Amino acid sequence: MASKSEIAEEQEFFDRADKAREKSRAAIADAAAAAAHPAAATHMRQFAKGHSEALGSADTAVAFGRMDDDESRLYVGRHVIRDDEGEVIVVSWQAPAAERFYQASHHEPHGLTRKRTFQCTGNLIDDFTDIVFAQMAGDPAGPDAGLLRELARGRTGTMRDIVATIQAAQFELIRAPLERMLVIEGGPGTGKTAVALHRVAWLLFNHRDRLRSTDVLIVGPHPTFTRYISTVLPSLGEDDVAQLDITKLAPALGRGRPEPPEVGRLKGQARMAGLLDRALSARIGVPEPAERLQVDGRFVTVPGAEIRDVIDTLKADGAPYAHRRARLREAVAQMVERRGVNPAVTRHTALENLVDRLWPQLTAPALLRDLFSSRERLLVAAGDEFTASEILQLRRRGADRLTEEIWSRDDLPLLDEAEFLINGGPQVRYAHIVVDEAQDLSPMQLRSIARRSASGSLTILGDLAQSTGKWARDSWDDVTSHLPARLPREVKTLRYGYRVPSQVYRFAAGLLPLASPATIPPEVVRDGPAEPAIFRVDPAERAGRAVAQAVSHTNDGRFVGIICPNTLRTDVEAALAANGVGWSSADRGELGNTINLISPQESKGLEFDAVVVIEPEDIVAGDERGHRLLYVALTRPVGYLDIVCAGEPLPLRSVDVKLTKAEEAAAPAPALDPTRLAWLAKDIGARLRRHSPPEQWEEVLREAARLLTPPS
Ligand SMILES: Nc1ncnc2c1ncn2[C@@H]1O[C@H](COP(=O)(O)OP(=O)(O)OP(=O)(O)O)[C@@H](O)[C@H]1O
Repeated sequence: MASKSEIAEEQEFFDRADKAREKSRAAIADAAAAAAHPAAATHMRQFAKGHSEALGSADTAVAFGRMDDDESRLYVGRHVIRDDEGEVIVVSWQAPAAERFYQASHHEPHGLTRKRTFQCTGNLIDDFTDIVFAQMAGDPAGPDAGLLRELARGRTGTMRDIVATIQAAQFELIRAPLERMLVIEGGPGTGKTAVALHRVAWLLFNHRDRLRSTDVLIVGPHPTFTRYISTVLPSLGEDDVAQLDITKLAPALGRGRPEPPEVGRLKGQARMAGLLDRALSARIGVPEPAERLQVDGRFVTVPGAEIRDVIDTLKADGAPYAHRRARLREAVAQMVERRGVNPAVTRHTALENLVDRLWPQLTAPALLRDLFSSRERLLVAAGDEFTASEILQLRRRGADRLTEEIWSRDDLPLLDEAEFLINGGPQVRYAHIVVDEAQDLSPMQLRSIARRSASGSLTILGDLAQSTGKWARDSWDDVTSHLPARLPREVKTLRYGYRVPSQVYRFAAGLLPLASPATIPPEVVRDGPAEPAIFRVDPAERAGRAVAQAVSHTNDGRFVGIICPNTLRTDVEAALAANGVGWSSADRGELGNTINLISPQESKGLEFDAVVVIEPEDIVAGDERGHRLLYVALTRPVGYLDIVCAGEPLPLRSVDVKLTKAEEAAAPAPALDPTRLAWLAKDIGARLRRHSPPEQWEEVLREAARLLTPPS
């Protein structure tokens, strides 16, 4: 704890900076009020609003950090503040002048002697923590006290910004060049989402000449997640960035159709794009040898061959279907006009009917409904790229009216693809797109994202060890190959785990050999308050015990998630009701301040102070990569993990590793590529440095080698 006199000295600066900030705000407001005429006043008011927002809210601290070198000290805040002379007294965290605040480490202090991080209530300093580089130069250190204090704060239903405690490795990714397809991978809670959101704010600040907030899109896996992260960018002064869950990239139509997993998997494949394209082409008709039109009481005959020539040319053209249709109508109208008929024929029903027969007007839902409900259409569109049984899987009865059709989640990217083929678009394209939990997206979903990218500048976030569902991945190539390859691609790994306490992570990591053997676990930066608690109960008591655990956590003021497999959801809802416990359904996009009930799938990306995981065996059974799904569920706690189960708390029977024991012994060890080798060596080195003095290294390594050698 800093001394009272030190805090008072810093508070003096904070008060002075606050006065300067409010003076600037008043000056901006005065300028707006002084505008000569109404139009100028409106313009000035908007200008003043923007500039006042850029100063930050009056009740936030003017700064969160200070950095000192041998000659000067500089305060770092969310927004720049100038004094009466126009001198900068607080630099914005995004400005180049603030870079050293994030880059400095004991290993490489970047010329700094001290880095100070403030804890404030409003603009009042409660305390500060210091890292003094000069005293410890060259000595590797663990996470700083300011970071640990921040990580220990209770969570709520909304994510917080981390601007005061961004770590050096995270900062490098935040400021990575815009012209990249940057893949950020890392274990649960390594800060991928936090880094990407700060990267957006940083890019907007540093590329403001060519990147506006409306040019950026953030795509999340589900609505609860989007809501959970939605306050971070506004808190960094960016209100206009589009944040959508992946299902919002398709037209707003009736949703909720259940889909068997094998059909969903088929519909997600990239070859579905070819199927839709061929289905659309197959709707284009063949003219009669002579097409007769009755226009204003006169018959006109146009030779079919003449129309066919136009159709053949248009068929080979890559323009959207509807645009080509308009060109056909235009061409046929000219043919009729050339035969002496009034030019107004372009709007005539006879012409409209002919064009509609040859090149029907279509919408995306109509194309899909007509295709899926007709075996003949499916056969034609399938060509030789789909088997008979796949065609059967795609076939379904359409609703009598198009407006009554209910679409599945897997139909959505197909509707988007169809919309693209028919009308072109999408209308809005983005200069930068962030894709979170990208490891689970189907090729068709990735195509939807690719279509919205104006330049190929993307930040892709994910963790292959958390990849589950129909599109569970083992390589980033399977994801990035469906995205635009216009810019250089880089895969960067975040190594330190900030969310999950060591006791909880050690438990969850027991799943990794089954869930994702190639994964190098993150290095967890802190211990938690308790070991995971395991409650083995009879099935009949399971739901009640889970609710009791959740209630006891809320009584201690914790933000709680109950992660429950679908098989037990009804039981848990009944137990909540029977005990009169209020709760929020995170699966419906709600995250309440107390108890949240959520499926393992939808818990991705979220976190809670305390998590109650119900029946791990059922969670494992609920997904083809069930061990990964359980790994996701177990890594949601910031503090406490309770497991309530009748079966195994950590099911380690293999369902997705097919090797038998004998094959396992015979299987060659996976090849170590040089990057992985270097990474492993660095990782072991870092752990060794942190936990033991150099004179013990040899002994530790000898003991480690002994432990790793299988008994002969
Ligand atoms: N530098 C930091 N300072 C303070 N908090 C941090 C920092 N980095 C990460 N955190 C916190 O750690 C938690 C996990 O971060 P985040 O959700 O971004 O991780 P993630 O890698 O996206 O996790 P997951 O893979 O589970 O989705 C969040 O509460 C985040 O605010």
